[in-house]
Amino acid sequence: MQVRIAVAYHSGYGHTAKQAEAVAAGAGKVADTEVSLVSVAELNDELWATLAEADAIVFGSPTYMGGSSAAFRAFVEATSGVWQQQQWKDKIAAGFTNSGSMSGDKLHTLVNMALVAAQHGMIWVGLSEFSGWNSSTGTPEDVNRLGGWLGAMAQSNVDASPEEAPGDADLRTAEVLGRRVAEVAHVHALGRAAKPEAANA
Ligand SMILES: Cc1cc2nc3c(=O)[nH]c(=O)nc-3n(C[C@H](O)[C@H](O)[C@H](O)COP(=O)(O)O)c2cc1C
Repeated sequence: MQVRIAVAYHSGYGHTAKQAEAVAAGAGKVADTEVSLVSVAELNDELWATLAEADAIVFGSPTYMGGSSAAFRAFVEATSGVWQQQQWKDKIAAGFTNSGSMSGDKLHTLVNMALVAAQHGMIWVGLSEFSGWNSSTGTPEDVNRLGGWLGAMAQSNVDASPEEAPGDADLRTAEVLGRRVAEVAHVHALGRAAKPEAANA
């Protein structure tokens, strides 16, 4: 069974775009998975059609001033039409964010994404990796080095180019999230096919 994953992201300066590419790469590693990487900077018909067809949507935004970027927020507000039609109900959802500081209040951005997904009746998938870099044997190269579970977190030094940051560990963390979303989307699609009455409950 073919499953479609859409990675819907905004990136002001290109760093979160690298994280989005890593999420898409991870999802693409799961067999029978079609992945679309879509910027929400432009709210056009093609974007809405891609998201309508997706089995799972992974939301991505940089953290700006303790929350998502204004462009991502504009996209979120524009989903109220989709919400009215309940178009995204029962789709799988997940999220990722990137910011300059180690914490940088990234969690708030992810919490808001999860809340938006809940409003849409979507099914949120977090990260299942243990947190890395939190013991004497841990290193900054560990997957999930920033220790978040609601979604994938990444950190980019504010004077680093998108070629330099986010670093490899955070990109691998993003890849793990993409892969997990695709795997869950497959399980969900198979379950719906086997028990269609449950899908309409
Ligand atoms: C307007 C603005 C607000 C920012 N606010 C935060 C913040 O709250 N926390 C933080 O850690 N970094 C903050 N940063 C740094 C960005 O999150 C960081 O540079 C990130 O890599 C930008 O991602 P992008 O290249 O995808 O836009 C901010 C940057 C800008 C431009």
